[in-house]
Amino acid sequence: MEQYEILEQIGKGSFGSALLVRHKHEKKKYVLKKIRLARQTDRARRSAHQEMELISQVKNPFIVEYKDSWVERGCYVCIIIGYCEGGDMAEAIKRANGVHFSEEKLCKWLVQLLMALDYLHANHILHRDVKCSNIFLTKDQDIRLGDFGLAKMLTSDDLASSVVGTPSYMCPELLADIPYGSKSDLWSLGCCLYEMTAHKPAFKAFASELLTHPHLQPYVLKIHLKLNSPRCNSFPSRWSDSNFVKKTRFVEQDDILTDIRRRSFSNDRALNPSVSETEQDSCSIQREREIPSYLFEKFTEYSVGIDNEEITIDKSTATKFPTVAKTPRLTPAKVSVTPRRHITPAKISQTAQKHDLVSVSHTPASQSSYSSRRVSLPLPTRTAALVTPYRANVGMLRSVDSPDVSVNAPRIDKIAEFPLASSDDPLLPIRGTSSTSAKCSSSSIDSVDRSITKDKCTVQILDKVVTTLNVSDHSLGVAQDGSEGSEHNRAAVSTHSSSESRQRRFDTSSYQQRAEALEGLLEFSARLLQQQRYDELGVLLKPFGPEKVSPRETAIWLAKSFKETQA
Ligand SMILES: Nc1ncnc2c1ncn2[C@@H]1O[C@H](COP(=O)(O)OP(=O)(O)OP(=O)(O)O)[C@@H](O)[C@H]1O
Repeated sequence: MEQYEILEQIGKGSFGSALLVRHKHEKKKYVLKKIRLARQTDRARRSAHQEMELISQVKNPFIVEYKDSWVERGCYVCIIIGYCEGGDMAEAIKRANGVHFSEEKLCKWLVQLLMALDYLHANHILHRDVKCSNIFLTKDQDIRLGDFGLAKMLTSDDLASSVVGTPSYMCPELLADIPYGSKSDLWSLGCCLYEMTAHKPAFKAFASELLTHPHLQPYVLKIHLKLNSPRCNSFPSRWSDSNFVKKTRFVEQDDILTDIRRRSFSNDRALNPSVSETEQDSCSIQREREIPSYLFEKFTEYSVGIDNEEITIDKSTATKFPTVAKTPRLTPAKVSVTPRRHITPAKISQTAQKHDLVSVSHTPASQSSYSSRRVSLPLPTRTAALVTPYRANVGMLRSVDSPDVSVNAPRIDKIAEFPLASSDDPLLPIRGTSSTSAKCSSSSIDSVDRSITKDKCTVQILDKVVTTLNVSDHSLGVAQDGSEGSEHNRAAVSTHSSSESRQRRFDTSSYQQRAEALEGLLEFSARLLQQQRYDELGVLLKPFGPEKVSPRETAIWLAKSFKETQA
């Protein structure tokens, strides 16, 4: 330490202070990072030592230079690193005050950062906290990647699993607590590059806010129209008022598999016989590919009972959105809806209020009237971008509380908690215990039965998943009371399943069937992983049912029930 003179304190990090020092002989400035061990948690202490060890081994032109390190009086870790006169990138962005960096500069920085990461990864080091405030600049505006406090040395090609980092820059797998590798650093780098280019964080707002962006509104509307088109309509021709209200109600329950089940067991053909099998299937598949599942669900819920609709659009609005202008009728009047079924206006307005659905108006028709209806869509305008078809969905998304730190962290979990359907959904009574709900299930069996999607693979896999859940319920004793309800539930589940399983009643004492069920769950998870459908995977694996049973617990229950069966 005596070789250095302290010039000033330049910062205070979460683990200690950063001092600007000058090497007495070299006359060169360095930064002394002084981390007080006594005040740190064990983890922070480990982190300090780790930073010291790691950075001492690292040597790359685009990584902050390591000079020296020592432990002072047993209570400070001191690390001398190269001083970057340009400060950190977060400061540089602030200083730029909205004036964007040139493309040339950005590309140079990107390449330098990539080289830094490439070097680390080639040496089996994950940085794990790549963010703008850890990217430093020299006086020549060259990159120096720094702050190895959270870096991790991987001994082999293994994947890390502890959750560390800064939420806004964290990749989905980290946030979802799934093992991650070097790609996570690249994700963070992508976030940094976005921030360096746009001068705003890549993820700051809620994902739902993105969907209200004026630029996206024509596309939002287009999807909405497509979903409501008669060809792709999948809504029941008969639907009781209570069902309608139930479906449009904001239900504070998560039913994770309802989403999966709905898409694979969607009842298009049965519910809309005028559409051919092929059409139906292609519609379902198309929908599935085009929009995120949760949006599909939300749109569907809002569109319940709406088909053959006439959509009238304000001309002035339509001209602003070319895709909208293609719709058949343009009138200056506000759009209105004449629902086919009788819908109690009071209930509707209550629902609309709940979802911030501002300009929807439903005109009740006679109860069994099948006259054409006009759908009232809250159309987008530049001034009222939030009053869009999306608003209704967004309202729901908004109602999910989410910390301000990052959109990523809460989204993964919260998507799983979206009210995809009520837990007593007649199509798949996963946890139904009452005979009422069971009867409900039973009554819908017929229609469901005819609607198995053609995607056989999905059906088979889902069949196993459904069966797995049934096993879980069974081993938990949820549907084991032998009541009529339980019977109905089981019957319903088997009826939803493939024709094969419809003939084969699920035998809870069958070791093989249980194993198959678990295998099915794993297969399905793997498939989602392969297709990078992470959000759905998160939904599948994270909370298991309203009580939020973790996959681990589920696995334990399954294992236990295996044992019990064997004993
Ligand atoms: N090598 C360096 N050259 C120039 N400034 C630096 C250097 N290292 C750190 N700083 C500055 O010192 C301050 C403290 O940095 P430090 O890395 O200790 O903590 P932090 O990045 O602010 O927080 P955290 O510990 O949570 O990462 C920051 O303003 C940072 O820009």
